[in-house]
Amino acid sequence: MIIWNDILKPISVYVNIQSTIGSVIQKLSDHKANIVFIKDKGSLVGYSTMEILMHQIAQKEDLSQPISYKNDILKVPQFTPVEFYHNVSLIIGEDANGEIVGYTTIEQARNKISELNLKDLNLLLHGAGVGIVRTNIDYQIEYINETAESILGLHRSFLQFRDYKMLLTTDKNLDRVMTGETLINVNASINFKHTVGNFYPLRMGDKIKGLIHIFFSREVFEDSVKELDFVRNLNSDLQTVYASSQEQILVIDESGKIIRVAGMFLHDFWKVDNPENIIGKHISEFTRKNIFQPNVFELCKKQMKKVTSIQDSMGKSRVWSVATPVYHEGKLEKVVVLSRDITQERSSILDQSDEGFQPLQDHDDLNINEKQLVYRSKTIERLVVEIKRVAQFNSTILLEGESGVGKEVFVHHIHSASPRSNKQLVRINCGAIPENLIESELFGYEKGAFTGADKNGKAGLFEIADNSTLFLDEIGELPLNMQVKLLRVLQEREVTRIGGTQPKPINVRIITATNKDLRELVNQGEFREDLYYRLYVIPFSIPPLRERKEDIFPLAIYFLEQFKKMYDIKKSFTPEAIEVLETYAWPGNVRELQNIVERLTLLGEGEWIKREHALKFLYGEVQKKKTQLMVLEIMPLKEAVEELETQLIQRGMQKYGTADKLSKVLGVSPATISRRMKKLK
Ligand SMILES: Nc1ncnc2c1ncn2[C@@H]1O[C@H](COP(=O)(O)OP(=O)(O)OP(=O)(O)O)[C@@H](O)[C@H]1O
Repeated sequence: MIIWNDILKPISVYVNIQSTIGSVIQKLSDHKANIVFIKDKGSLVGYSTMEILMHQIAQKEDLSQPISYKNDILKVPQFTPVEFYHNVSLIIGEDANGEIVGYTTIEQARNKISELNLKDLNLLLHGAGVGIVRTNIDYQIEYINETAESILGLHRSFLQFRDYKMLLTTDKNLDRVMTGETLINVNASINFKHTVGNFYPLRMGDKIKGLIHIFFSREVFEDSVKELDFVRNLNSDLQTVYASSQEQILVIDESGKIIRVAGMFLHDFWKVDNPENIIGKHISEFTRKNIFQPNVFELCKKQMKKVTSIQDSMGKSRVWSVATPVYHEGKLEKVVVLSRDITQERSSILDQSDEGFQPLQDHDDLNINEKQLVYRSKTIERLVVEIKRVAQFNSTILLEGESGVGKEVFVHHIHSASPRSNKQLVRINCGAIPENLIESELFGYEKGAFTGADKNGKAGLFEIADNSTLFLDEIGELPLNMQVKLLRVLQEREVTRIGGTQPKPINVRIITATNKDLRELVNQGEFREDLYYRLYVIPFSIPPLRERKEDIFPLAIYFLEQFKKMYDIKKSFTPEAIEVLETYAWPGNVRELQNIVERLTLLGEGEWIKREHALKFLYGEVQKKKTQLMVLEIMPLKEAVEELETQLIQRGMQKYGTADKLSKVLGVSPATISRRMKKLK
């Protein structure tokens, strides 16, 4: 607030009411003043100015005549706020005792106030890079702020009182401003500096007293516009991404209020039709109705870290959610919850890009027949892309990877994505078939080829797989003599049945898989090098589960959904249980995970699979086994390991009865068990 005292000036010249014009003019010029105050009997009665006196002389050229004066004066207390009054040209300020302390003309007061306001504005805009120039009605620069100086590259002392209209180059007519128009977004330049800004008329009362130019440097302005454009584009890109997202993105502020929803809106979950019905509401409104359970927002807030959970809505709709806390300057600002619907699909975490794959035709003895490929990791995503590409060709593929990583699942995908998918994929496990049967299995035999042979003869798997894909699993287990025969078939692309003489041309795509280091087997002389190179045409290595931990969660959910359906059971993971699964090393890979989830589904108490259950199943049993299985003397490590493995398998067989069941518990393939059993016998 501006008070009169801020703008009052001291009175320098007083004269008596009887003074002549000549003496007053002399006095004014002595004091270099323009205004004189008139007193009568000691009291102030009016004022006169050089202009008034000149006017008086022009009427009558007599310097001895008494001066004429004006009395449109208002006396105001010096510390009261500035206000303007009609019919008053001059203000006299008085102190508390009624003594005169100064004066101001109304015009000076208005100028001063506009200057003070501009200074305030300048302070306000300081740092915002806004230049301000004010001129009077003749375009003379009266005020210029520091930013304007720096934008224009000219010092205030140079600019002050110069003709702004002359200095500026612009295609707009500034005279329009002096008639009351505002000019917006005007390009103008001075001193080769380009600006963009607005011109406003400077109004005082009902008169226009000049103009105000408020501007930016065009360079900076254009950069900001570009930046703005960038942000705008980014925003629209993000909106598109959100809109096409398969996930719902929920932003909850630290108090629990839902502030934003983007992506796919899960209306079945919220039991409302559109996001507007949940925005602005407190999350507890929903949890009270058993929607959004468990409350991942609260869990995330409490644990101060990312929380993953399957959430229920009134026991019907189900989503899996990841809640991530967002901190600002060390304080929780909001929680972002990404959710996906898993109510309908067995698992909506399944490979979404899989449309190209056909339904699978061959099943083996696994509980779960469909060979869905579940993943979330970038590693597998890339692998899937490559695999789809090579699936189109007939080239031989070798899949390497530890036991249980999912090599067979990949084989099914390759076959399904290949032009051969309309025919059945044929599979043989080279490690599970007794040596003497492999040859007839692979190549078939003619009638009467050997005792016990089918009297009609039998087609081998190569013949059955004609125009299709033959999957040779555990290729590292193929006996050496069979390796030679396989090599010949691969080279000549024809098979001759045992006991037959007529070779048959075959068109088979070969895919092999191994959990052994084939190169090492070649070095040890257990695998033929020539066959190795025949098979090692397009190799893919499937990484172990511990190297792609992002896949653990979707796989666990996928298996849980499968087993729940299979056993008609209600079960959910708590976030803590998932965490335990995610931190385990999974030596038996996906197969082990599948087995553990089955056991957790069937054996844990209650509806929730809790952390304790997961810990017990993953670590507790191992501890127990450790105390029970033992070697009684010091022996070479390899032998000790074999001894323990033998004990384990023996005990396992006593408990589970079949190699198939035991393989699931031990997290190895049934072939591994069969092999060990053979050896034991
Ligand atoms: N990405 C996956 N998505 C869904 N299920 C999977 C995945 N990977 C593996 N599985 C399942 O895990 C189990 C083991 O996989 P699979 O038999 O393909 O492994 P493998 O690498 O061929 O093992 P082995 O070398 O012992 O033969 C199977 O039941 C399979 O369906």
